[in-house]
Order: sequence, then C-alpha cells, then structure tokens
Amino acid sequence: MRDHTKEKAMAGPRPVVMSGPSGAGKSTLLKKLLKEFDGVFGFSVSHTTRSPRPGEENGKDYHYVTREVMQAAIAKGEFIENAEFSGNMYGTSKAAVQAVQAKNLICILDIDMQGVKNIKRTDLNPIYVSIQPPSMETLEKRLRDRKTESEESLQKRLRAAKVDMEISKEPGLFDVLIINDDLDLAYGKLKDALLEEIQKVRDTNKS
Ligand SMILES: Nc1nc2c(ncn2[C@@H]2O[C@H](COP(=O)(O)OP(=O)(O)O)[C@@H](O)[C@H]2O)c(=O)[nH]1
Ligand SMILES: Nc1ncnc2c1ncn2[C@@H]1O[C@H](COP(=O)(O)OP(=O)(O)O)[C@@H](O)[C@H]1O
Repeated sequence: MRDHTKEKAMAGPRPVVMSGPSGAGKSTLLKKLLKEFDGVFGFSVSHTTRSPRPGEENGKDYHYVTREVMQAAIAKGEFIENAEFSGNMYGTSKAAVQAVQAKNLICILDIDMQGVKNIKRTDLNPIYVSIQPPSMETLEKRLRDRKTESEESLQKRLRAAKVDMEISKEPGLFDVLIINDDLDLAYGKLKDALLEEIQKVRDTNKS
C-alpha cells in the first residue's frame, strides 16, 4: 500500500468551504475570522462578472472580469469550479487556492451550492460549513438593509435562497450547519468547528 501520510502533510491544512444563501452572513463571519486569526486563514479570491459594490476592492474581495475573459480562462482549464448565480458568473481559480495554500494557511472558499457540489468532485477535501439565516423574513430584511441589491437582484437572491435552504438539509452535504441569528453566537460556533484545524496550523507554523 502506498503511504499517503507525507502527501497529506505536504498538502497542508484542510480548506474550509462556507456556503449558504446570499445575505446569510458568510462574508461577515469570514471577515471576523480572517481578522482574529491573521496568519492562520487566507481567503480564496474568486472571479466574478458582477460589478464591484462600493467599498469592494479588485483582487481582494473578487477579481472583477468580463464574461469573455472568464469564459476564456475556464476554457483554458484555469478554474476548479465555476457557476452562474443571479445572472452573473462566479468561479474559483486554481491560482486563488494555490496562493493561499502556498503560505500554508487554511484556505476559505465562499461559494454557492453549485460550487459545493462541484468541489465535492475534486480532491480538495475541505470542511463544508453551511451558514443559514434564522428565517426567510430575517434574510430578506438583512438583504434589504445591506442596500447592495436592486429589487430585481434581491428577488433573484431570495428565490435562490429558498432552493439553497431546502438542499442544505440533505444529510451529509455539510459537516457543520450554523444558524446565524445572534452574530457572536454564530461566530463562536464557527470557531469551535474549526478549532482543531486552527491549532494544527499554529503548531506547524511555529516549528
Ligand atoms: N460557485 C461559486 N460561487 C461563488 C464564488 N464566489 C462567490 N460565490 C457565491 O456567489 C453568490 C453571490 O455572491 P455575491 O455576489 O458576492 O453576493 P452576496 O453573497 O449576497 O454577498 C454567493 O452565494 C457566493 O457564495 C465562486 O468562486 N464559486
Ligand atoms: N447575525 C447577524 N445579525 C444581524 N445582521 C447580520 C448578522 N450577520 C450578518 N448581518 C448583516 O446581514 C447582511 C448580510 O450579511 P453578509 O455577510 O453580507 O452575507 P453573505 O456574505 O452571506 O451574503 C449584512 O449587512 C450584515 O451586516
């Protein structure tokens, strides 16, 4: 039998996939994590064809590209996964994940349900975390209060959210399911779920 121990160790820490409806609080939670655990987590910067929101930075929140550029890159095999969400393209490039893993950090991917299903077919072997809102009403309120979406975009996101919330119940799809009601409580649960990996990275990077 081949010894995979070394290969696994060389592959570094397990990535973390965060998924859940738009407006559930994924960005809020992962930003807290990146801030508190600087030098432990790194964000996989996706590509998207949607326009940047005020305050978002190219290369930090997303790589903002045209559909043509994105399609060409996908055709060249540069993406691990890609999906169409609410009328825009989104995708994780191989380079985005490699950039984080090269630093021996836990790579966080913020991806939709199609992304989750496609990542399951790869050898990335992440921890799958689902972030869910307490209810559709709360989700709608949060999305409206965020003031980033047009009415049309908001309705598309709410429709996608209903589907997401149903599929998320599928047994075995996620390792951890967190209801983001009280933010501090949800963040505490997220940290608890990732504690073991956090400790591993700290131990490895210390020595
Ligand atoms: N499959 C996939 N989904 C992504 C990727 N990047 C972002 N998403 C998802 O696309 C959806 C829309 O993201 P965004 O436009 O930033 O809106 P927000 O979730 O409302 O902040 C969310 O469900 C994200 O998780 C990606 O690289 N691949
Ligand atoms: N636990 C919470 N309680 C109240 N508001 C929240 C909570 N978590 C996130 N929010 C707010 O809800 C909105 C959606 O959160 P966001 O992180 O952008 O979601 P996502 O990245 O999943 O689309 C944001 O305006 C955010 O500040």
